[in-house]
Amino acid sequence: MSVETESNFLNIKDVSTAFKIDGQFYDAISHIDLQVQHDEILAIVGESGCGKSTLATTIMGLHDPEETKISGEIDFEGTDLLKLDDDGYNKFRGAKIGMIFQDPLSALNPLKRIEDQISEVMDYHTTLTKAEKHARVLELLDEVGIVNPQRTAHQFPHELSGGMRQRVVIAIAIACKPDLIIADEPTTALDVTIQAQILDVLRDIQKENHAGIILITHDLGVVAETADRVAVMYAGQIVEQGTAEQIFNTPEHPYTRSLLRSMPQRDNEGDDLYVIKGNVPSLQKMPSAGDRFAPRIPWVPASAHEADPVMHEIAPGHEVRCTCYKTFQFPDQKKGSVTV
Ligand SMILES: Nc1ncnc2c1ncn2[C@@H]1O[C@H](COP(=O)(O)OP(=O)(O)OP(=O)(O)O)[C@@H](O)[C@H]1O
Repeated sequence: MSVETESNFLNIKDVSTAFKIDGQFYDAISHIDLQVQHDEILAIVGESGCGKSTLATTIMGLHDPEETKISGEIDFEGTDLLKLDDDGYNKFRGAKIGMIFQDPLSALNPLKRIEDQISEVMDYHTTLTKAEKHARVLELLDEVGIVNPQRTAHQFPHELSGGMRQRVVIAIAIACKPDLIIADEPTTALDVTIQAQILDVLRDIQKENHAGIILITHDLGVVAETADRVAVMYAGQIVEQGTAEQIFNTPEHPYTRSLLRSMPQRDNEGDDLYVIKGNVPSLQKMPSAGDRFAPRIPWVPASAHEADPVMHEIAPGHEVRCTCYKTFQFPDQKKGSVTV
């Protein structure tokens, strides 16, 4: 069902990741199919616990094999990442794949100057001389919008603001010009003005380096501002994906529509926001069949849901899991688009 073209440099095929809990393995993500192209920002959205970070750490090879079972294929520029051992993965991480985490403070070493931390990744992946690395550090700090690169290069993380620290983390992630950048909630810890600046930096980097970016967030405002394509995750599955325009203008899956309705917007300012009843199921309580979102829209009759929902392509590049979208309505509202 998924669109595969030559420009996809990352092809995630039928990937599931299960964690060991009390001696048994439970899927945190199930049968994920996803593609990323150069020059695009793909946002992955969903509530907390839907499996977004598990997908990111699965791509990055950050799971303990004793505690985790991973199946499927992650084809990155012709290499199946899931077949690599630690040494193999280390050649990709930092060089071809950069990662930006939510909390810049824990991503940085408090005892090392910023210059040394950025140089470190080049020590491992490049043969640049000391002088070349120094020049590159200043260039990178400038690229991520640090006003005085010379000064910042000599500082320690605690001397920087949260926004500056996140810029440094981005500089480290892009030091070796990776083709893929995975940014997991990169702006969540920052205030709104700084958030916008960091998103600008990410967009500039994507354009300049022709990178593909996977942006993980629960914030639909960030998605609307930044993403080219969006994959909506619920309970470990992708339930809808499409261009940002498709997802925001013609959302189909009840979960996507519920998320959009629960988001503050210009035309619902002051109104009580829609609340999605219930919770994302825990891994042990994940329904083994049917539409996993069904318990949270109890007014929809069981007959509207598919027994084993698969992705349906409803327009070029726009896919929805389960045909329940065809008849879905909120109890108090007719189906319609949402303006952001
Ligand atoms: N190491 C682990 N062992 C057991 N369960 C885990 C582990 N890591 C995550 N989980 C569970 O897997 C599910 C998905 O978690 P994940 O962190 O990937 O979701 P998320 O969408 O990224 O949420 P958040 O935004 O809160 O990080 C959750 O139910 C979580 O409790």
